[in-house]
Formats: sequence, structure tokens, C-alpha cells
Amino acid sequence: MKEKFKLGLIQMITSRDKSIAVGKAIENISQLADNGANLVVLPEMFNCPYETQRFPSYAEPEGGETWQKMQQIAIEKKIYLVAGSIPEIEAGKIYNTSFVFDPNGNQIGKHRKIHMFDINIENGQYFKESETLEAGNQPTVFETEYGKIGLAICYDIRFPELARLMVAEGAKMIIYPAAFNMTTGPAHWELLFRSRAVDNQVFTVGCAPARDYSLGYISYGNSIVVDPWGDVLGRLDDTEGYLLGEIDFNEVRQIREQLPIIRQLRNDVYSTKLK
Ligand SMILES: O=C(O)CCC(=O)C(=O)O
Repeated sequence: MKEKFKLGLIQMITSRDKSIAVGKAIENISQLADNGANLVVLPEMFNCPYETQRFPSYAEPEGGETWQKMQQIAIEKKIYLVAGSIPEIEAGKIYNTSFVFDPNGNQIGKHRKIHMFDINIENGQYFKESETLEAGNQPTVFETEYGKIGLAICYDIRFPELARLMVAEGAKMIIYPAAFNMTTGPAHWELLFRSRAVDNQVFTVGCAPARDYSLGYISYGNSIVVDPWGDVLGRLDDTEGYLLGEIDFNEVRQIREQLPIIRQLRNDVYSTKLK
């Protein structure tokens, strides 16, 4: 199995105009692929402002317009594509959903955000995603030619049990399309990505929208890649841009040999199980 590949993250402003947002995503995906990216990641809600009242009118079914455009560009550029997330509608319910395509355009993964971002921080951020969204119920791990990759969305990162489940399924990297804010971003963003990386000895990836002060919800940005030792391999600031670099899944095995916590788990004493 090839274990080295080039990972690209796109940090973009998510316009209120869906076709502009999707067009911008496609342009950026093309550029990263032309520069050698094998796997490209987009931010959470890349085709919709991150505002609860907008999710219903921007929602599309699986196989809808945004889905088709993402499938098309994955095929055209022969890349794996973690297509951020979009509001997905099924049977009248709306989910925060990430679709994953392989270089042939097959949908090889689909994650519906499991934990609803309902918070109210004193003198800080309020958000109630469950006003318009439903929670998913399935952890998501997808196969690539480089190895298995886990997928979850933003607030899902705060639940270490979910990361542990994906790692038990063989994930060597966990990707979180995400959009932290100006209260919890400075406080917890890097800490969480480094924590999930260190306690599972995996790569963690956070891909966020760029900051736009004209929107109701202001994204922290700071898209990030952390290695299984907990070192930050790359981190953006608040503006539009991208990260592109080589990932070597050998490092997961090497770190786990030297510091064998995954082998030393006492599943006879405690365990995290899927119900
Ligand atoms: O956990 C946080 O602080 C932010 C989560 C979030 O923004 C989200 O789930 O979209």
C-alpha cells in the first residue's frame, strides 16, 4: 500500500451566493490538484453561510447540484475529495453532511454531524444548530489507497469517544471540516486538534471557512494539520488560503511502536463501543 500522499486544505470565504461559493471551491480544488494534491478537503458548510435560519433554503438532497459538481471535479482531477459539509435534506429533515468521493467519482463516505452545536457561552458565542438540523447517528471511516481515514464534523471533535471509535476501525487520520468561532476558537481549536492527535496517535485535520465579519457567525479560520506526535504541521491565519503538504501514514505505525498506547489500552477494564 502506498502510504505517502499530498493533502490539500482549502480555507475560503463562504459566500451567501451558493453558485459563487461552489464555483470558488471548484477553482481552488483544481489549483491544488494541479499542484499535486491527492486528497483535498473543504470547510464545514462551504456552500452556505453558517446560520441556522439559512440551512433549510440552502439544503440539497444527496445527488443534488452541489454533490454532482463535487463528484465531477473529483473525477476530472483524479483526486479524493472530502467535500466539506453542506445542509443535506432527506425526508423533510436537514443534516450537516459531508460527502466523500474517490478519484472515479464513487461516493466512498458520508458523515452526518453526530453532535449538535447547541451552546451558550456567557458574554460569548450562542448557537443552536438543532433549531433547524437533525443529528446523524453513524461514525464514519472511509477507505483510500493510502489507508483508512475517519471523518467527523466540527463540534464532533469535542467527543473523544467518537475519535477513539474511528481509530478502533483503523483510521490513521481524522478529518474535521469545521467552523469554530471567535470565542471557542482562540480557547480550544488547536488544543482539541492536538489532543485528538496525541490521544489516538493519528493525524488530525481541521478545515475551516476564512473569517468574514459581515456574516452572523464569524469563523475563526486557522485551518490546521497535526501529526501523530502532536506537532502542528501547518496552520493558516484568518484569511483565504490553502495548506498543501505531504502526509506519510508510516509515521502512525512508527509512533505507535515507540509509545505503544494503542496496544496498551485496557479494553478488559474499560472500552468505547458502538451501540
Ligand atoms: O466546538 C466549538 O467550539 C465550535 C463548534 C462549531 O462551530 C460547530 O460545530 O460548527
